Amino acid sequence: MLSEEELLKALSSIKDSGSNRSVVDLGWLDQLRINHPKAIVRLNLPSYAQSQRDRIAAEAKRIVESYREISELQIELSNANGQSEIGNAGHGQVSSLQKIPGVKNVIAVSSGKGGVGKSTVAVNLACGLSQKGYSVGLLDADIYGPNTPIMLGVSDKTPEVQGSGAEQKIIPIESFGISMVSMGLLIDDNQPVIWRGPMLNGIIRQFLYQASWGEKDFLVVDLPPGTGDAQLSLAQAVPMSGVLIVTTPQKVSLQDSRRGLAMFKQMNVPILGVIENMSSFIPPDQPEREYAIFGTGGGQVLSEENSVPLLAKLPLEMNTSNGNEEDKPIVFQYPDSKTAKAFERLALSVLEIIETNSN
Ligand SMILES: Nc1ncnc2c1ncn2[C@@H]1O[C@H](COP(=O)(O)OP(=O)(O)OP(=O)(O)O)[C@@H](O)[C@H]1O
Repeated sequence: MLSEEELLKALSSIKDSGSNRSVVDLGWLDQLRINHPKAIVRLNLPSYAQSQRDRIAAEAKRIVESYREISELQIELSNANGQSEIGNAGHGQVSSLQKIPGVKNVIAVSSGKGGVGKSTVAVNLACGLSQKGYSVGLLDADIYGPNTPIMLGVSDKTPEVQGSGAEQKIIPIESFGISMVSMGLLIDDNQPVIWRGPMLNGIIRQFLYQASWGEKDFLVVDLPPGTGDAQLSLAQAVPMSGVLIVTTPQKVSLQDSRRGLAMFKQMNVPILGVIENMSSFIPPDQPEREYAIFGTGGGQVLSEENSVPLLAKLPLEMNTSNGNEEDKPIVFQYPDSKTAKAFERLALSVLEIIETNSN
């Protein structure tokens, strides 16, 4: 079996064109890992060598691919600012992101801050797409607040696991026509959050590739808030149709949302658009009124700054929250409410953007 030492030796044949010295001797090879059948090569080139990045990446790719036992390669290149660029060395994809067999589109829902309504958006978008006749899966990777099982009324269910070892398959839970897998269904509620982080990368990959998703038009991924390992793991694993950034109207939360959005941009994941949640409050006894209790403009600013559409402004309605006893997403429970209508428009916009992007 190919060892990291052997691969290192082979990669040392790549030279800096200026000094004619090996990239390994120059310390430009930052990391090399083999996890059969996958190899990860991280290159950190100094600013004066940036013009050589495409050539060096291509040579590294050629060398790694000459080993037949390596079927998956991920090359990461740091730019002059030390920022990482994953899987894109200028000419086409170097990294081999791995598709999920049968799944046509992966859409992530992310936010800079917690509690802004990311899971609410993920669940209702999934339901909205399903209502339009598409087959939809929902992967809840939010280890800090895995709320989707409650929102879909399945918090008491445990997904079945079939087979053993590498052949093991998680059978998603079916609810409201959505196939879902959630951290919330697999972790012990009493387990401290700090222990969950290190499990994340492995679990996301397991959820992506070892769940029986079947044929799905869309897999909606509910990510934890922030710019952490989950975002990175997802973007490095699977090709994505894009990400939706959920924010609130307050300008004070913009900084977090900007950071979240910038991270995906840097990883070359298309930003489908921004969703402003809790845009206004609709009193239950005066459904015709709306109050901008959290201020206005956050979503608009974020969308304009990044030239991406503001896809929805969702009101704060009691019906949307889990206050309703039936644990039924609002698009099903109150299909005529303003929020449900806004989710329907959101689903249509997402469909349109993905259609346009794929042509
Ligand atoms: N537009 C809305 N109207 C009414 N309630 C809402 C709305 N959006 C979210 N909520 C409620 O606010 C709470 C937090 O929402 P949600 O769990 O979707 O946020 P999140 O960003 O996913 O949070 P976390 O960071 O914990 O994952 C939930 O109880 C949800 O029902």
